Amino acid sequence: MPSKPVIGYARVAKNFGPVVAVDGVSLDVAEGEFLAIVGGSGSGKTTLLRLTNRLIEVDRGTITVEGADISRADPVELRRRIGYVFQSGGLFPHLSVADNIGITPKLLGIPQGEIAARVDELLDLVRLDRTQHRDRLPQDLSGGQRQRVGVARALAARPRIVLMDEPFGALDPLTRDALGEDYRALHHKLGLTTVMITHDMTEAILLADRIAVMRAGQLLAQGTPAELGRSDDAYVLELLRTPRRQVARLNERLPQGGAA
Ligand SMILES: Nc1ncnc2c1ncn2[C@@H]1O[C@H](COP(=O)(O)OP(=O)(O)OP(=O)(O)O)[C@@H](O)[C@H]1O
Repeated sequence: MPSKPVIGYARVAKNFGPVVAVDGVSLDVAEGEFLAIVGGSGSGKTTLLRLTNRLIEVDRGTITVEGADISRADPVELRRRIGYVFQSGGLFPHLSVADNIGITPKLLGIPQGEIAARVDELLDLVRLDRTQHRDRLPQDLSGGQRQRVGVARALAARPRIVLMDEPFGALDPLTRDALGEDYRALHHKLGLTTVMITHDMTEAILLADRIAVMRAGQLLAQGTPAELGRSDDAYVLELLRTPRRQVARLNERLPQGGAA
């Protein structure tokens, strides 16, 4: 890897009692990279993400963020540098969209007027109409709109790193596709480094520059989609089989170059 990694995992391990959640993971995430972590339920993906911003602490190994060992960082300051998008939005139900997005700037002591302007800028960024949405409660939004607010909130403190835990998983396919594409455009526009968890290899291939595959706490493979295709690991190949099958079936059934 040419430049210093923005996030570096070195032999990272985490147990919960007898459960081995993360088992000796070493992985570098380069500046500006969009990395997807793919793996089945319980493979340790969320644990790895939560270790990164010290929502939980490593048992063994080291994690560096922007070159510094996070065990020596102030967790609150660390979390300001890392935006986090939760699986189901993770919005505060009793707060309006504007207050949800503005919560971190408020905690940072930014004046009210500046926060209001920042909220509007973030609503534009995630393509939600300001006047329509800023005063609504999360319960009055669609799932896709809630996730857009979740992304806006994660970006509120202008982080350079964003971690996303299965952000588009619960959405219908069209919304999911639109949000994924929109987020990828944002990732480029803002020069972010993104780590996204997903169960879905197709989504990972479509959105990410590189993919890391986890199973039973271990990192089985990492690389570009093309590199993964050359893996000799049976599980990795199995994960790639579904998107391959879908492509073949789509090509067979959809008229080439037609309006469909
Ligand atoms: N706080 C906890 N206490 C006890 N066990 C935990 C805790 N958090 C995670 N685990 C266990 O660690 C293992 C890895 O969990 P993790 O949530 O990281 O998996 P995951 O790959 O994100 O799964 P999913 O895709 O279902 O979210 C699982 O066996 C899980 O039950």
